[in-house]
Amino acid sequence: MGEAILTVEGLGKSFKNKQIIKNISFHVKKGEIMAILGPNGAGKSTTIRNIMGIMYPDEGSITFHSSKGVPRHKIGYLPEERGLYKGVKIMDILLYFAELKDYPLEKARKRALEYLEKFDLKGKEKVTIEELSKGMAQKVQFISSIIHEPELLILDEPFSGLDPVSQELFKKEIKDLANKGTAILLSSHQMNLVEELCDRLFMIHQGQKIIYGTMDEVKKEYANFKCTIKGNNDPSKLEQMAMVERVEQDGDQSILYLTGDVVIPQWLKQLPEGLQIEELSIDRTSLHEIFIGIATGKNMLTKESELYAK
Ligand SMILES: Nc1ncnc2c1ncn2[C@@H]1O[C@H](COP(=O)(O)OP(=O)(O)OP(=O)(O)O)[C@@H](O)[C@H]1O
Repeated sequence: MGEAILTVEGLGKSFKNKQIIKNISFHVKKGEIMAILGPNGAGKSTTIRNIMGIMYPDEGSITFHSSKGVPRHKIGYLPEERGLYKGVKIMDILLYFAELKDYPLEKARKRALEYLEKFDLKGKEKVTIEELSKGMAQKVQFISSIIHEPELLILDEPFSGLDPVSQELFKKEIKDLANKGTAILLSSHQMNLVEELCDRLFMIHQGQKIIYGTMDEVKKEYANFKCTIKGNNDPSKLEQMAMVERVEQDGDQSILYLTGDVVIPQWLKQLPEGLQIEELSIDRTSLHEIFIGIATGKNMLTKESELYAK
């Protein structure tokens, strides 16, 4: 993975004397997919809108580093508020976006046809946006954000409203773009997709940084072990076992959330006799569970750690 394409340093923004984001610093590197995460209202879109120059920060700096000296208007951007020009044919919309970015029109037309085919919209060039479904329109908007081969691509909630097949299409395309060297900043609430796609993540809570690091670092640091046991066991007894923080019951399956300091081989040796085990598995908690833990302030972040990515 390459050098930084975007650096955000000490970003702060207030609305009507209320601080919305505070001291936000991160960078996005060439060829990486970086996630910006956080609960509703955390400040993700505000951060992105400051990067895009839709609003200006009160504090901090935003720097674009590019071999080609790419100005801000050439960034690929899929905004959270979707919207394309009504009554205009899809090909004309895509060519208009390419023109805005000073991209050669013949090249853009070729790319547009390729992408429409890739996204199952072949033959829809002359159709207008209101004749498309919401998901189809989102595909067109996604194509409009990448038609000009941007070095930096910012995607605010790219998966919202997509069916699973379209989600896979978007996921594959985002991965391919990163493999070709595009730096990608992506905000999403779908933690499973973030976990599969992203190299690093930055999590905001109440306008401030909570976690910043590679996916592996974050999982190692924040994802405790959980043990899933299938069998007919009494959850209140399981709760009394050593190193068990809490137990969740799902039918005949008990999920034992273990404390951060558990040593798994030792813990397995001391399982009580009489425990009914039809199946047993040990995993780390998912990014989804880490996120819920942080957002609800339940059992996460025992130490104030900062995982600065290399
Ligand atoms: N133009 C504005 N004027 C006043 N307050 C604003 C404005 N834009 C955003 N806010 C407030 O800033 C906070 C952060 O909003 P933002 O849209 O950045 O959150 P988000 O993390 O993107 O949330 P979501 O996941 O719901 O999209 C919210 O409390 C919101 O009400």
